[in-house]
Amino acid sequence: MLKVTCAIIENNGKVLCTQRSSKMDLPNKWEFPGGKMKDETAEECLKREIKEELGVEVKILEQLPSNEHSYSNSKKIKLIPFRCILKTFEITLLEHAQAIWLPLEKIECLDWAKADIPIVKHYIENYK
Ligand SMILES: Nc1nc2c([nH]c(=O)n2[C@H]2C[C@H](O)[C@@H](COP(=O)(O)OP(=O)(O)OP(=O)(O)O)O2)c(=O)[nH]1
Repeated sequence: MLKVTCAIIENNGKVLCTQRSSKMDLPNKWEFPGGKMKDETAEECLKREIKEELGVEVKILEQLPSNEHSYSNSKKIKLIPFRCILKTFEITLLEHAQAIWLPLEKIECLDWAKADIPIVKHYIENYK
């Protein structure tokens, strides 16, 4: 199973939501920024991916419950979310189609990647 970390980045009561580009797999789906774990800890992976994708540094607040999802027999992922805040603030979109800051009550309206849906629900229920 592929381990994938992702960042729920909070700022002023809003959360950063990013849309995958039409050229990535799961094209145009919304996700939390992050990516596949290499030979590193989940925390190292998250910080590396956020720097690569958004050009910013994050501080991790806490790890939230992971979600396992099978997109197909050959593609199973374990998505590991972390609540974060920004340490540097100038976001540059290096891979995503777009990024938006949304208040909690609006994030459920987006067309999320399937693996994210239980994570979004858990987050809304516990942090509203
Ligand atoms: N980053 C991220 N990936 C997610 C989320 N939800 C979800 O199903 N995925 C899937 C999409 C991809 O199949 C996989 C992560 O791949 P990725 O393309 O973001 O990872 P990466 O940056 O390491 O990719 P690569 O281009 O180096 O292969 O997990 C999410 O919230 N964030």
